[in-house]
Amino acid sequence: METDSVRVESSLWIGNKRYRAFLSGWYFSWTEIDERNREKKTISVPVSEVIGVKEGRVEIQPQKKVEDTDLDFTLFYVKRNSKGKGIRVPWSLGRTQFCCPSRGVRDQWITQLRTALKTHSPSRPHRLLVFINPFGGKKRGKQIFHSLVAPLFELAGISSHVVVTERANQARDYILKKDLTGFDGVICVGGDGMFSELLHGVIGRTQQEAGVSEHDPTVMLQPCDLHIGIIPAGSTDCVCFTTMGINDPVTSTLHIIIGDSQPLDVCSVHYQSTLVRYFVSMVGYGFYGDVLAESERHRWMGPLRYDYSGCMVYLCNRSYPGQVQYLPADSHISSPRDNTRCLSGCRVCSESKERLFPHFNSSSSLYSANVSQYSSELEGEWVTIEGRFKCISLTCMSSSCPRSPKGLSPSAHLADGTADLILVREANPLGFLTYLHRHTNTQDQFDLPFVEVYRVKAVRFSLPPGEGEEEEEEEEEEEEEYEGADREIQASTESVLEDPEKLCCSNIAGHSQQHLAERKERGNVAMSRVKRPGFVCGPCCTKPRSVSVWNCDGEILPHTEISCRVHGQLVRLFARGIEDSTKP
Ligand SMILES: Nc1ncnc2c1ncn2[C@@H]1O[C@H](COP(=O)(O)OP(=O)(O)OP(=O)(O)O)[C@@H](O)[C@H]1O
Repeated sequence: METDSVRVESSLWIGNKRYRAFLSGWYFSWTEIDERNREKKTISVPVSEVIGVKEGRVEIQPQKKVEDTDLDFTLFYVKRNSKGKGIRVPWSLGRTQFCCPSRGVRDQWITQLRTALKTHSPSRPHRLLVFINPFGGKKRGKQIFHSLVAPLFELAGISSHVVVTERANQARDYILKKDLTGFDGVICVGGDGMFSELLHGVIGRTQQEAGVSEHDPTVMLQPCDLHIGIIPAGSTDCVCFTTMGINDPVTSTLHIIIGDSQPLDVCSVHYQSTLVRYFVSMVGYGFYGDVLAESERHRWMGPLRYDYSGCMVYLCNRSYPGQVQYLPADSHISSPRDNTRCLSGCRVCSESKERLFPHFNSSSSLYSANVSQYSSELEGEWVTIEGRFKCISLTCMSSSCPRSPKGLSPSAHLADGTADLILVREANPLGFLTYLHRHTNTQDQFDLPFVEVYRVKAVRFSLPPGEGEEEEEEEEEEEEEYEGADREIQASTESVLEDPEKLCCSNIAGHSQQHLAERKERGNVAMSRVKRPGFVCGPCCTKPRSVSVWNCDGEILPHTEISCRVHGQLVRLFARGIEDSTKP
């Protein structure tokens, strides 16, 4: 749609080159004119991607510098860099200084560009509430915000109220309890754990205000208006990577400034009639639960604990019995094996918007119609699968990260109201290693005989009758054993850190191998006490366990028999999905 009110054209200069500049409708463009009045290359910037227009010659990087002259103005805008890792390129701040023939022309350009911004970019935030976790990732949250984010917010005229957290869950509690009038969005500077705090705060507050009970697993939750922004400053930043295609604080900040809006599906986890948690990335049982539980015992190792625990749990080669029930999604619309990717402007997600959960007003008839559709969906045809599983995972998005650029389920969608259920049945260790390894390369991780994947709307998990009992006593013993092992490894690691020379004579790996061998011996004795039929058990576990734990976006859930359901487009992020950099 063209807007006649915003239309300017004139000659402008950049350095000593003359340009014909043109502002019309949605675009501001400038074309170089040579000495013979011939047109050369044109640069075009969408008005929606203009960050700000300032009088004079202005620089903000590496530090702010303003040279106020009557004839100049500076345009700041989103610039797509040519080189980047992964399928998308990072954004940076583009800057062009224009010189006008007179002060009157300059003032006209500034006024019209600012009017165009207001007209064509009405959903930009003006005031933001920012939570910084000073301890997330490499503890650079405050530095990232003050050096990279705050100057851009200032340039764009966004004011922010900053809270540096002093404890876990402070951000969630703040959003649940404090007056948020005047804020257009909440921003976390941290990792997935911080994002989860904001997610719980925003959903919880919205339901409180709407009088909706989050504990009712059948209820249709109220979609949340308050946008969430993520400035990546954590260890993995999976939610940021999956919704942006890149973990880059400047790219995230520019998406926030221009008011991008990406709806996101959220999954709720219930235990009977109690809400346990929400997640957007993953809930995993078996391997993923065990790795998290194991890594919690080795927190002192820092980020290395995940690799260490992954190896240990892999060597244990455990599998677990269980019954999985799921409510299938419509397979005619999309499937986890259709080889597509959910990219910016995804057709599947945009078409599902109306079909699943339109933005509703509780008093409207549309709302009642959707509530009844939602309740009747729960009564649909549930499918039951029983067996022994190495892992069971449910993901609302592809859950990609720099280590696994395609993610857990490469064709999963961000906002289609579905999740992907991945069942990895009992397999030999080499087969399972192949499955894990395929997450890091381009091979299809679902093309293995022991792997199944389903696109679903809801999932229930239950243990076979009798399982889960008689575990506690055994696990207490095991706990003591693990803690002993932990103390030994910690002591030897600390001594090596103090004096790296010791590495030559005191190899930690060797030490732990020896320890594991001892444990295996003890384990063999323990195995004879176990009544259940055993299965191949690796060197580091003393006995088969029949119950694992659920890893929900990095938190261990306190319950095993859970039910999960997807709430289509429940929240909105300041993002636009992954831009396909292969497109012009
Ligand atoms: N001031 C604080 N002190 C202790 N814990 C905090 C504080 N602020 C936030 N937290 C908690 O720290 C946890 C981890 O933080 P965050 O997610 O930012 O970093 P991370 O764990 O390094 O990154 P990732 O989650 O991406 O792996 C969060 O669950 C959050 O609740």
